[in-house]
Amino acid sequence: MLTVSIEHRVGTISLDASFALTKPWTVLFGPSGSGKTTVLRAIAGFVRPDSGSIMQGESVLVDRASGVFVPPHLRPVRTAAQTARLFPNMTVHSNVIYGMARSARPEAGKTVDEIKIVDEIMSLFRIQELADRRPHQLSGGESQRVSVARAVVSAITYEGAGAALMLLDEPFSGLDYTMRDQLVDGLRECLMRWKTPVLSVTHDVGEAFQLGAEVIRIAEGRVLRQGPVADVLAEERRRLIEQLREP
Ligand SMILES: Nc1ncnc2c1ncn2[C@@H]1O[C@H](COP(=O)(O)OP(=O)(O)OP(=O)(O)O)[C@@H](O)[C@H]1O
Repeated sequence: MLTVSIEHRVGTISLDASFALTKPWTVLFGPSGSGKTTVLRAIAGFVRPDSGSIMQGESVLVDRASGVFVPPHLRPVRTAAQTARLFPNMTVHSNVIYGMARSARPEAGKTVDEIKIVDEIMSLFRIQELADRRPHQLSGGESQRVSVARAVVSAITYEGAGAALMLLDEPFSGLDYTMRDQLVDGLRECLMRWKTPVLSVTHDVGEAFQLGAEVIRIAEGRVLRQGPVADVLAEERRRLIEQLREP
């Protein structure tokens, strides 16, 4: 599992985050600007922390003291960023297939299982009907679903030793509640079945509870608390229920 202990100055925030991922799905929860995306980018290798280390099991991904810095493409990590990044000249289907490990792609002679993976993920994200469209023909929410679907395919077909860690930065933020509800449950079931651990980012209390995940609560660049969602976000849930009550 992943162990993070980093310090990094970004904008007006002094990030000072230490935690270990011990559960299959962990949620990084905190207000806007608290440093959640920066933590994910440091784990993925797109941010070089000022000091500290990031370990995946026994492997050192970053250690500023000894100068180790594994580049992003060599890390056992797959990311779906906050904003969709799709290849504009490729169809939705080709974009999703692009996420597959190289040896699993069609040109390498795809097997029934691999076709099934793409079909299953496209069906989960409800993007089969969009398969032949190109990114400029998609809505914002549809683009986001395609982008997350590609990252999920990439994570579950990861061909290194062990499983890849899936990093999801607000993967459900552009979706309506009905779609989000179905997707949260389906995605959790799928990633657990493929034994793919997840660190996702949210500032949505309902989403954290629905995932039933371990929660790391972060504010102003610091980890305030880590534990089961019912413990860490009990106060937020109480406030949310009060807000929803009839006046
Ligand atoms: N490249 C950058 N240059 C300058 N400041 C930055 C940069 N990236 C992030 N910041 C600042 O660092 C702080 C943390 O940003 P970060 O994106 O990690 O927050 P976040 O918790 O993910 O926020 P949100 O929930 O709004 O996405 C913010 O104040 C942001 O404005």
